[in-house]
Amino acid sequence: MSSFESLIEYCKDDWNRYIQHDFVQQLGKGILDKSCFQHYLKQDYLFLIQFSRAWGLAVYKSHDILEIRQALASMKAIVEVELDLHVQYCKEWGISKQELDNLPEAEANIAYTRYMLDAGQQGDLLDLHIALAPCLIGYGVLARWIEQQSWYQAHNNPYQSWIDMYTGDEFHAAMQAEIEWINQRLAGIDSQRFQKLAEIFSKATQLEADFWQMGLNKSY
Ligand SMILES: Cc1ncc(CN)c(N)n1
Repeated sequence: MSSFESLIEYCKDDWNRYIQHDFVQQLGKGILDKSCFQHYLKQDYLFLIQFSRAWGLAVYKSHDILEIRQALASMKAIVEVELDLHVQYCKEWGISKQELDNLPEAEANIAYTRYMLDAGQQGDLLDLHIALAPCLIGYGVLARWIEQQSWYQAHNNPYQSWIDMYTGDEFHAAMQAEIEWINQRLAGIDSQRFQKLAEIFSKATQLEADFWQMGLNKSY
């Protein structure tokens, strides 16, 4: 029977490259170059805007009012809460709202977000969720992975509040709900369907790793 775990198993190396990326390790050690983190934060603002569009697409791809409500709630959470929190967080890192509003999108950001949207447009609601899964679930996994490492620097780590956000109960409750949503729908699929979904999942996972690399390279 297929499950979220089977998707990770399918692309274990890509998944580990994403979860254990150099950017993640440097962040956990507290030695990440501040300008790399700032570059990442700025691009993540643009990422979140595209991410909210993906939930808009999920509303459209929904089959019933329950699915519409769930997708709408996710979209509203980004548009009405998360983006404002992100702007506030960026301010703490010396990035103004004006700067965020005038940013060029980095190629790795365009590649990832447009891939997500295209996977959802071509496929159905499950394809879309699978394209979003590395984002919705991966950060919770990698933040808790950081905490388990011997090199983790919890004391005076400039990135501690970022780590706390993704190890926190709120993020993990949403993450568990998403894993359950996916597992319910993967339970009855055949191998051909699994293969297609696994390819989407592995591509989105690779694009997440590229997003970290973009942060390290400060590339556009
Ligand atoms: C690129 C990216 N991936 C994941 C997340 C966490 N939802 C994020 N904020 N940005």
